[in-house]
Amino acid sequence: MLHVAMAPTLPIIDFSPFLSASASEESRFNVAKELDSACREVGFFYLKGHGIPSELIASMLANARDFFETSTQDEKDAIAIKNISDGGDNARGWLRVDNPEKGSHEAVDFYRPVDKHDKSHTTGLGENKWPMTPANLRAVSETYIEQLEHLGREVMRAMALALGIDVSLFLDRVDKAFWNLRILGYEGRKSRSPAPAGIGEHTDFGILTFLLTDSTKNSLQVLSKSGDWIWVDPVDGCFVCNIGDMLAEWTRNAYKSTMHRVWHTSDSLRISIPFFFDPNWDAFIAPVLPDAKGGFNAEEGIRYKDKFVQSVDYPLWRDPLVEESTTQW
Ligand SMILES: O=C(O)CCC(=O)C(=O)O
Ligand SMILES: [Fe+2]
Repeated sequence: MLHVAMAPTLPIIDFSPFLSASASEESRFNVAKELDSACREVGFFYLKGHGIPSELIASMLANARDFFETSTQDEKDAIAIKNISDGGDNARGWLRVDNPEKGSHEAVDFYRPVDKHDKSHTTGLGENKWPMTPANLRAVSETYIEQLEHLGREVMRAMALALGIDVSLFLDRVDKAFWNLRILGYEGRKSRSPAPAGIGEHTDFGILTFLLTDSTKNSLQVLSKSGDWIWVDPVDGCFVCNIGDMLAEWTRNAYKSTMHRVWHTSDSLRISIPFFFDPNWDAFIAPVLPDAKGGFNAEEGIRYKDKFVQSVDYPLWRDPLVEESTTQW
């Protein structure tokens, strides 16, 4: 029988030269250029040689699976996201989305902790709500977050090199990155009702997403340039990375933030863990590349916190019948 090997659908970038002190300038530059092409052409790529230990990755996936398989509804309710009007921050904690057309899922969202003295009740500025079980979910996640924050900054460094801009234009705005770690569970077909599992089509709104998933295939779809949805399956040892809207704006749309969605039809629970690497809460994000006339306009740009509040306050998860979304829900 003729065996046809499936070519990967996205470019695979080996990032290891950027993490090794002994790598040559030339090898770093080559990686930066590969990354740059992937960001310009697709907006999605596989990242290997990222330096995150496989045991840490396995523990993250095992803990998330344990949470979704064993938590009771009471445990979930205890950490549910609360609206501002109910004293919550509208962002941190557990939520379930039941969208009959675009799919259902459950998630727990954690964000960069905020200064305890900050008394403002703005969207996103509450306390993280860590599940009680599994007991080590918080400690393992904190180790993971620290390493992903470092990786995020190194990828920004590579992008700055390829773009030919001063690296501090990026790094000064991500040194307190307002990251969001999200654990997601998509029910298997057997236990699901009434909606199928998934997430409606959207672009992510931040800088860069590092997506870790279990080995389930045929779940994540990315919109190709030709307008077809293509399956993006997990590749061993790689993150699936994608550009968010803020980085697209930051690079004057040289880098693409590409539509994607999840449509999960297999029988078993699928776990995915996006890490959204985003700018500092107060960072002002203005294009780092000149406009068509070769200039910059002082009026251009947006403060990250404004973008965040606009994106997260969009009430898709409260209204399953809202049609269009540009948020990550
Ligand atoms: O679960 C996935 O594969 C992707 C999730 C996603 O796109 C998101 O949470 O923004
Ligand atoms: Fe997404």
